[in-house]
Amino acid sequence: MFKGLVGLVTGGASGLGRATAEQLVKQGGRVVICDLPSSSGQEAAKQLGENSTFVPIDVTSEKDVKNALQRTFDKFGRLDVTVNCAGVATAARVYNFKKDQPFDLKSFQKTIEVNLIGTFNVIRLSAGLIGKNAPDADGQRGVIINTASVAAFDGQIGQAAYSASKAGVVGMTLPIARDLAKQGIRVVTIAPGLFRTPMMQSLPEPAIKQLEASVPFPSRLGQPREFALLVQSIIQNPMLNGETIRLDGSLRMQP
Ligand SMILES: NC(=O)C1=CN([C@@H]2O[C@H](COP(=O)(O)OP(=O)(O)OC[C@H]3O[C@@H](n4cnc5c(N)ncnc54)[C@H](O)[C@@H]3O)[C@@H](O)[C@H]2O)C=CC1
Ligand SMILES: C[C@]12CC(=O)[C@H]3[C@@H](CCC4=CC(=O)CC[C@@]43C)[C@@H]1CC[C@@H]2C(=O)C=O
Repeated sequence: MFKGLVGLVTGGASGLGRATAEQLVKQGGRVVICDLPSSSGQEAAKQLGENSTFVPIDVTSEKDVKNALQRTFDKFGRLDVTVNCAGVATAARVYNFKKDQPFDLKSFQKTIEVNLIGTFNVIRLSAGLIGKNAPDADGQRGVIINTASVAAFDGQIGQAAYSASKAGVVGMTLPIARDLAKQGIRVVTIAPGLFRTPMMQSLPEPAIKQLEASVPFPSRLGQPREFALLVQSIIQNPMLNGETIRLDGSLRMQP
């Protein structure tokens, strides 16, 4: 289905990104897994075989992302799809009255830096390489897919930084899609609800059970593969552009 397609997946060593990389290769594509040097990206790429390679990057670094794009071009000769999955989750109230302590500003900045600025950094640099593709019969050169969160809309207690970072991703989706429309590059964002990944696994199982019960249907955590299936649909459907799609089993998170 994706024969000849080349994808770059940030956060591709783990969770939603890893499932996406697996799905792209399963469908006949080739994929560059980008993740932190400390991640298990090398192992993930090895598992996927010759149609995959790992490039260690920090998404907030211009130098790292430029290098990853150069490596993509050198190895596979093009880039069709960028999927931004790299992200971090932080949790703290804006003011801790028990400790008489405000939210740590560095932690707020780091969350915005990785989730919002890192995503933008990868988008802006990927657009240059995708834009070099010859347009298909429909005028399309490629697709950029981002990962926000339902926390962009229903942020919970303790999620000021995380929600702000993800709302930023939602907010820039339409203007970037408009910026890149003339080049035939689509931009779509997925806002996942609750998915069973290492990020989620840091929560104790009883808390996970409680979260699962809050999802109307299906009343469980999403599987990373279900995220990857939406990535696949977005790639396949040329009318999807400039939109954020919730993937959440109709979950609306409580305060
Ligand atoms: N798991 C869930 O329920 C949900 C996850 N999300 C979002 O989905 C995305 C993927 O999350 P998961 O797969 O669950 O988490 P995960 O923790 O399994 O994967 C995130 C990956 O991002 C990488 N990463 C972190 N900072 C990075 C940086 N500066 N540069 C490069 N790579 C970096 C990590 O090394 C890790 O491999 C994140 O953006 C997260 O905020 C959104 C809603 C729900
Ligand atoms: C990010 C998300 C919501 C959260 O804030 C939690 C996170 C899993 C790890 C966490 C442990 C904690 O003790 C505090 C909360 C949190 C940071 C959750 C994974 C997916 C959630 C999300 O994005 C929902 O949309």
